[in-house]
Amino acid sequence: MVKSSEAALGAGAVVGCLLAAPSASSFATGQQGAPPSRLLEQKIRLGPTRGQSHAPSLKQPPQQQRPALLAAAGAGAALAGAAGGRLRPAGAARRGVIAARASAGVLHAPPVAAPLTVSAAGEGCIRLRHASGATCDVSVYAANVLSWRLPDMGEQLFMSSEAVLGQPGTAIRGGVPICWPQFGTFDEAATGAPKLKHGFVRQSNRWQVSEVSEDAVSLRLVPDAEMLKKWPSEFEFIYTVSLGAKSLRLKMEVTNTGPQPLEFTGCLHTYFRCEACTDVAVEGLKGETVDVGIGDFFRGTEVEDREQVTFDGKSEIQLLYGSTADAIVVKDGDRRLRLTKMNMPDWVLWNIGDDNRHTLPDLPLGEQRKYVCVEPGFATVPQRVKPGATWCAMHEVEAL
Ligand SMILES: O=P(O)(O)OC[C@H]1O[C@@H](O)[C@H](O)[C@@H](O)[C@@H]1O
Repeated sequence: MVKSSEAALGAGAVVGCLLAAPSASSFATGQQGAPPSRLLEQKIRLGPTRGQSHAPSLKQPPQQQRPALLAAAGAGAALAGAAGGRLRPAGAARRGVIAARASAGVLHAPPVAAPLTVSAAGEGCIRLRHASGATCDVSVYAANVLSWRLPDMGEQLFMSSEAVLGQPGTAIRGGVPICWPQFGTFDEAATGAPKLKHGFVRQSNRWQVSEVSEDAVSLRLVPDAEMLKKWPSEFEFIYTVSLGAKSLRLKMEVTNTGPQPLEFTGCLHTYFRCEACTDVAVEGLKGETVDVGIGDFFRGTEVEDREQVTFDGKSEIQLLYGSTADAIVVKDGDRRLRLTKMNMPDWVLWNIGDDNRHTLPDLPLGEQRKYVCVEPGFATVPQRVKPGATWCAMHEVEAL
């Protein structure tokens, strides 16, 4: 019997986010993108409307517009601009979709030059900017973070050069896909799971922009009839991406708007860019309970005994650590990323490896070594939300 974590203190309760977040203090010191409460004065309300199929575009003075993102007609073109800094005409799109053609794992976003204002919010992509020069691109389709660039360290996220962006029903191979309301093939872990690998929000075109400022954006998803067929649960999902000087914060808030308890599993499936996955090590997992190889449920029969967990590049690495501590460090040469999570019990490590790369048609040969996925998850303990209550979880990546 799997225990569920109950996020229900009564109608309207917000669980988790009211607790001190790992970097809550960095907001006060100006190190971090403004939290939504501080966005109130700066924000541009775009007024999400149920049934509206596209995020509305922001009207900006021409000098602030970034042609590669804003002049593009349609989500796919804007997405291509975000991911690769290049646009392809509609005729060049495969199956009406534009594949990002970034070179192996490195995204070529345009240089940061524009004034510090809301700098890009087209139909398909939002570009966030921080005064430090950091940028982040967020696809409205799937609410997928596509790119996170730091002035001194460059691109931090991996995007497959064969990723398909903006095609409903297709998940994006890279950035930060949101796996929800089901983790992997955990078909039975939560009551009423949709039995869809990694859920459906990572491949939905129903997300809408609800708030945006220069360094933060909130996207909102409510189910349409099609989603309700897959998973008959009423909910409102707000996903907020905030950019700091050296950090990226991701917050999920799910409100149960239906009459029945809501139960789900999931994760934020972050792909980190690297030159060679064999050079990457993850610290902070020693002593944690782990499944080596991820199945349909958590067995939790082994204990991690390594100080540094590594990726051999050849074999697929699939590790699910259950009910863990909240901070780990990803090391890649001199680069250090500190990952923290709140109200998510698990960490997941994944790299497809040479042996199984062929099973991923959207990952070209060689690129399997250019990423590691290190993911905060809520798989081993399904999350439970009472009617009217809100579940909240947060993840932050900070460059050290
Ligand atoms: O190919 P997908 O559906 O995006 O999933 C990616 C990977 O996600 C990982 O979390 C799973 O452990 C792998 O089994 C899976 O292959």
